[in-house]
This record gives sequence, structure tokens and C-alpha cells, in this order.
Amino acid sequence: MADSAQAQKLVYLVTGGCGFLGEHVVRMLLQREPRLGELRVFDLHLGPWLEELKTGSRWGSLWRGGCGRFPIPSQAGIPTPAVEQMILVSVHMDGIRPVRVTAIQGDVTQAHEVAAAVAGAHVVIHTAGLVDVFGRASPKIIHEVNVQGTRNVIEACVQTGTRFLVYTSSMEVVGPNTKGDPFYRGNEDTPYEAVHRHPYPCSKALAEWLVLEANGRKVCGGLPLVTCALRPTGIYGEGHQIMRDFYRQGLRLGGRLFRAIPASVEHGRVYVGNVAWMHVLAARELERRAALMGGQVYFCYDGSPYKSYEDFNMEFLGPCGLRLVGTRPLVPYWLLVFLAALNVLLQWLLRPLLLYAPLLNPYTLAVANTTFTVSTDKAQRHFGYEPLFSWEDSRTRTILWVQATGGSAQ
Ligand SMILES: NC(=O)c1ccc[n+]([C@@H]2O[C@H](COP(=O)([O-])OP(=O)(O)OC[C@H]3O[C@@H](n4cnc5c(N)ncnc54)[C@H](O)[C@@H]3O)[C@@H](O)[C@H]2O)c1
Ligand SMILES: CC(C)CCC[C@@H](C)[C@H]1CC[C@H]2[C@@H]3[C@H](O)C=C4C[C@@H](O)CC[C@]4(C)[C@H]3CC[C@]12C
Repeated sequence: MADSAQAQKLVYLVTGGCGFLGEHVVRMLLQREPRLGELRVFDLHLGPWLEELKTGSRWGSLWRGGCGRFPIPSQAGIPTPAVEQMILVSVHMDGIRPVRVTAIQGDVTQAHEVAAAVAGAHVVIHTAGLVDVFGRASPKIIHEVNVQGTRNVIEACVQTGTRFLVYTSSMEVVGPNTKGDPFYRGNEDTPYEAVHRHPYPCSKALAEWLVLEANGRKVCGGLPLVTCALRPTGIYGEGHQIMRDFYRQGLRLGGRLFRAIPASVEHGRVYVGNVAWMHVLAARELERRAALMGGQVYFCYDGSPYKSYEDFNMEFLGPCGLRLVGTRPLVPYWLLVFLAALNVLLQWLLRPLLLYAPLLNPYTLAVANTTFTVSTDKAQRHFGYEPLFSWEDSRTRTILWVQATGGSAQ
């Protein structure tokens, strides 16, 4: 990469850039990456919020840049993803610089589309994935997107000469395992028997392994590929659909939610803005600290308190008017197990007619009832990560988001 931040005009690619986490990564790059020259936002579904970047309504853009649909000329007749480019002049901490934002509608399972998007990028932040623990997608499709999609990103980096790859992995690569062993304030070196059967954690574990295994491979041009994987625990914040679903469920139940998980079961959670910041920082430091960071995994963490999943959600839903009924689970565990199994049967029976995918199934019940918290400073030691948002700030931002959109379809 070029020598000084001022002179550098780097090309970043964010896959899954319109997702819950991806959108925050895109916005964080626009706000806090002084080397940014072009930002490619690659996603199967381009979000309407990208339109706002053109008007500058939310991102300090001083200038409504030219924007038009610029289809990539097809290569040898292969259809290539639709590309829309807009030029933004974004206000950054270090002054005003032009940033080209390129929205690319594409599919990570299609190697040629990935290669077209990666070509010329200095760094890829790969967040695209099928986050499905509710049985919405088949195991085959989950594998296709999360594993083959990641393989396509790696091969595209090797073929086109992109040297830096940050992968969004997950806590579930580690656990909870199928035995329900607790992981109590563990770190990246804590011994733990990672045993998975569910398609989602299996796919994340294999994808992470592929990324770390690719570290050091020679890319086009002969230099080594440098990779790392970030493992968020349960991410919360603006755009968290499950939080919004709980809020709407509570509104339907007269402002009440009923405790189903013991308060003693600690669940690690991390604010989406801090996860985005960790991605931006890791992508920035990966070149300078290649020897230290290459092939490493980092849990994502911040000052969010350790609480049960439900009690943690109430930090936001309580100020929005909801009440969690019961100091202990109101439903016996065996009944939850039965209801979870019933949901699997109903999902199977109804599949020819409709998609029935409730929150409660054997896997989500097991995850919710197993302590999994992390306590680590590896990201701080390796690349100087410090949370950008305090717990108080993260909480306030999330509450404001729930209040502003909780009941709406957004
Ligand atoms: N949400 C969490 O609590 C959490 C925790 C740990 C890790 N993660 C990981 O973070 C990443 C982002 O998760 P999220 O919660 O933002 O999910 P999300 O579903 O909101 O975002 C995923 C994005 O990937 C895109 N995508 C899906 N399939 C694609 C394909 N075939 N081609 C191109 N784009 C595709 C989707 O359109 C979406 O915009 C995932 O890799 C997930 O495994 C999420
Ligand atoms: C009906 C209740 C018993 C369960 C309701 C809560 C349940 C839907 C929640 C609890 C724990 C949640 C998971 C946890 O935050 C971590 C992850 C890892 C991430 O990669 C994807 C999301 C996921 C699986 C959360 C999904 C929702 C869960 C299971």
C-alpha cells in the first residue's frame, strides 16, 4: 500500500455491506478511514439506505455526486453484477476528501462476480453470510453461501492480487458445543471442545479455517496474502432485527415478556458500532502488523455487561416500556424442549405451504441456555483496538433506535 495516509487512496471492498453489521462497517469506513479512495459495497440485496449516501442526508456528504448505473462490460459474455457508482465528498476527521462509493449487486456464491468485485481492491472485509439458526434456509444453501462464498473470496484475492482479507467469523466457531459446556469469560486461547452439528456453526467454523489456512498464500504478483478472522459474540445495536422482533412481541403481549431463560446464564454481547470499528482497525493494521496478525483470530468485545440474553435485551426494551415477568423461568425447561421440538415438526409439515421459522427451536434453546462470555484483550494487544463506544453510549443508541423503529417494518 502507498506510503502516507494523506497520499493513499485505497480501494476497500465490503461484502455483505448492506447487512446489519455490514452497513455499520461501510459507514464507519466513510467516517474513520482516511486512506479510503473507493468503497465497494457488495451485497445480494442492496439496501435503500445507499440512496441516502448520494443525498448526503446522513453522512456529511457535501455534495451530491454524479450517480448512474454503470454496468460492468460483460467479460466473454458472462453476466456480471449490476454496478452503481456514486461519488461522495465525505467530511472526514482529517478534512474533506472525495470517496467513490460503488454499490455492487452480486452473489458470493458466484466466483466470477466475486472476482470482478475484488479485482483492484487493496483490502476485503468479508461479512457476507447466511445467518440462519431458525431453519429458514437448507443446510446446503448455508454451506454454499458461508463456505463456498468465503472460498470464492479467498480465490479472488489470490487471482487478482488483493493481499489483505478480514473475515467476520463468529463466537459459534467455538461454542456453545453440542454438550452445552459453558464458556465462562474465556479468551482466544481457552481450551474448549468445539463440537457442532448445526449447519450454521459448522459453516462458520469451516469458513474461518479456510481464511486462516489461506494466510501466507502467494497472490498474483508473488506477495503473500494476509488474513485474520474476527469472532463477534451476539451483536446488538441499530438494525438488530431480533431485538426489534422481541420488542414487537412484547407490544403484542401488552408490554410484557415472560422469562424463559435463567438469569444466571451469562451471554456475551457486543455493540455493532464497536464490531464495525474493530473490522476497520484490523483492516488498517493488517499490513503494518502482518507478521503478528496474519492467520490470527480475535474475539470482538467491548464494555457491554455480562447478563442473560433476556436481561440484556431488557436494558433496551425496559426503557421502551416493556417489562420482563418472572425472576425465574415461568415455563419449565422440559416444556420448552417439547415446544422447541414441536416447532421443528411444524416447520417440516408446513414447509410446502409456508415458511414457519419461530425463534424457539432446539438449537436456539440450547444456545440461549448455555453460558458463553468472553474476556480478552488480544485485539488491543495486537492492533491497538479500544471500543469506540462506551456501554452507556451503545445502550443509548440502541434504545433510540428501538424507540424510533421498533414497531415499524424497517
Ligand atoms: N448478528 C450477530 O449476532 C453475529 C454474531 C457473530 C457473527 N456474525 C457474522 O456477521 C456477519 C454479518 O451478520 P449480520 O448479523 O450482519 O447478518 P445480515 O443477514 O444482516 O447480513 C448479512 C449480509 O450478507 C448478505 N448476503 C447473504 N447472502 C449473500 C450472498 N450469497 N452474496 C452476497 N451477499 C449475501 C445479505 O444480503 C446481508 O446483507 C455474518 O457473517 C455473521 O455470521 C453475526
Ligand atoms: C426462545 C428463547 C428460548 C430463545 C430466544 C433467544 C435466541 C433466539 C437467541 C439467544 C442467543 C442468540 C444467538 C447468539 O446471540 C449468538 C449468535 C451467533 C451469531 O453468529 C448469529 C446469531 C446467534 C446465533 C444468535 C441468534 C439468536 C439467539 C439464539
